[in-house]
Amino acid sequence: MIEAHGLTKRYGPKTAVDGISFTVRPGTVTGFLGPNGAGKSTTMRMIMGLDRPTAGTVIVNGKPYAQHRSPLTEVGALLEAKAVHTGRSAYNHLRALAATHGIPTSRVGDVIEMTGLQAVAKKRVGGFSLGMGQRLGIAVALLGDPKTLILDEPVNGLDPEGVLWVRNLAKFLASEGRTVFLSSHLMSEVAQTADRVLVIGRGKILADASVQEFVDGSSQKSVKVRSPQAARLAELVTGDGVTITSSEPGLLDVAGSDAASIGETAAANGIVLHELTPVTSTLEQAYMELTAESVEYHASTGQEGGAATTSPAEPGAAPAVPAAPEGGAR
Ligand SMILES: Nc1ncnc2c1ncn2[C@@H]1O[C@H](COP(=O)(O)OP(=O)(O)OP(=O)(O)O)[C@@H](O)[C@H]1O
Repeated sequence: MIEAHGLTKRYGPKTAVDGISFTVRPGTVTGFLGPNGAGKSTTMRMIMGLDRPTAGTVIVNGKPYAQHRSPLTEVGALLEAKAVHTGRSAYNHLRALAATHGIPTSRVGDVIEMTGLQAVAKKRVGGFSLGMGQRLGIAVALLGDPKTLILDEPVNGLDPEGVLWVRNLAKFLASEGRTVFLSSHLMSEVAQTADRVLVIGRGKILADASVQEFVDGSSQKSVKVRSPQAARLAELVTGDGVTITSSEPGLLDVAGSDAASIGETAAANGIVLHELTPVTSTLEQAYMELTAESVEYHASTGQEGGAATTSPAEPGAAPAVPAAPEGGAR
């Protein structure tokens, strides 16, 4: 369990973390989300006692990290996968850590196996790929069989098999009753891994909810409509607050209306429907909506967040129903 109260970190005039309070509970995977520079790493570093809070407190499993007699058995962390003696083998690195923390050497073999590092365990860490380094960092985090895991961008650099492995590992560790707190910029990954999300923006908590509650709270709901008379239906449905996009002929993605009224409009006008499906937001959409105001570092491409192709219809204007560009918003 991680408990923060009024946690604050200032670097000179910059307030990186601004009086946040939250609890990360055991038995769940909690995703820690936020734009670049939001304060995620700073928060994780304060949890691990690597940065001193300017104000407030944070405790892990009941105590500040530094006060645990055997911290590696309480909290395992992957913060930066680089701080390793590059001349040492993975095995020797883990063995040295185990020795200095009173962890039996047999555990080294266990974590090497858990992280799939058997084939490279005797090789110099300096020659490791980003993904291998990341696996080694996770092996270090698991070494003390800790009750709480803090993983900063754990899937960074991993191949698809590695991403799947981290997802299953995080869920498994939580199912054993451990606290798993992980940051990621990959919303689809968080959606598949986390039970809860803690969203931070400009150092403040923007959301602390289950993934389901968070997604349900988004206003970005839409309805997928398939009809041989899609263009006609689009003209009838369009109006104030209704945005229609289309990624293929005969298919409409209608935001700002609901299935019942679209179905009624279709029936009243003798329009045949082949599909009428309410589509809930994705975690990514809910996240983009929530953090839009908090993004500190904007790219100037005009395509916020790289969202998929949309062609919002102007109220009153005939909606665009293009031929078949690449995939729609979901
Ligand atoms: N040692 C430091 N000195 C000065 N400013 C810092 C320091 N560490 C972090 N900051 C600033 O604090 C803010 C929060 O940074 P932090 O690294 O915690 O964000 P983050 O959410 O982890 O970002 P990212 O997603 O890019 O990793 C940023 O504005 C950053 O520039």
